[in-house]
Amino acid sequence: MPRLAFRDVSVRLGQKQALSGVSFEMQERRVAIVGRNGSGKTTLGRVIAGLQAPDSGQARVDGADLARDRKTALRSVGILFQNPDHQIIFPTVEEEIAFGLVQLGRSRDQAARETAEILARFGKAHWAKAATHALSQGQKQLVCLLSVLAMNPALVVLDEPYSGLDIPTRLQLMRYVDGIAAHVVQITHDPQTVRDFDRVLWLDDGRIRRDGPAAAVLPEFERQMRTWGGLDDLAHLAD
Ligand SMILES: Nc1ncnc2c1ncn2[C@@H]1O[C@H](COP(=O)(O)OP(=O)(O)OP(=O)(O)O)[C@@H](O)[C@H]1O
Repeated sequence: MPRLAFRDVSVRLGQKQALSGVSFEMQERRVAIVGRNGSGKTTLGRVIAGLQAPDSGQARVDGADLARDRKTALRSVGILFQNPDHQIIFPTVEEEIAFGLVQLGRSRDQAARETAEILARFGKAHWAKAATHALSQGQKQLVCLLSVLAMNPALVVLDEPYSGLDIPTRLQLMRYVDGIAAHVVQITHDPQTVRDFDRVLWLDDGRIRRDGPAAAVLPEFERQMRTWGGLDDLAHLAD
């Protein structure tokens, strides 16, 4: 069971303090990160995946420093970006999935075997030679998810995985995600998709505003979003 520990993590991006002294420990299976645009959710996800080093403080998974120990970060944490077009780099589905496995040190043959296995496990063996550019958004998102799952991470960060998908595709992908053994940290604007999660962190301006069970945090979050949504002051949006 991966234990994620943030101690006083701060990140500055250009002029913006994206995270300010964020501390938490988590071991729950399903954790959601919510918050307004620009509140620091993606930055937090990137720190968890070892893609963004904190300017100060420490982020650890099972005791390993995510910023310094790239090998552990790569093995322990997978990340699914919001836009699959930012993730997919290879012309065919099998090459895309095999790439991460080769990065982990598998031989090409072993990577090809494991790629075939994961495609078969999700009923998509016939996708192996498919051209990635010709897939729909939902299909691309599933290929990205399978690429991450093939690497068998203990923890998967999903950054807005369902935005831009139609309802059936979203429901199907949600079912896939429900079925995976890895722990999940899901960044979302849609409380509906994380209602039954074990824990919700609500970020506001780079800080944790609330942290608790979904049943306690989400109603308060939605109320506050509606209150802010009712105002005509766009000052915050222009921040
Ligand atoms: N590369 C960058 N350079 C400068 N500022 C950045 C950069 N990336 C993000 N920021 C700023 O850092 C803050 C946090 O951004 P982040 O993407 O983490 O927010 P978010 O909560 O994921 O937002 P959204 O819901 O809109 O995706 C924002 O104010 C953003 O403008």
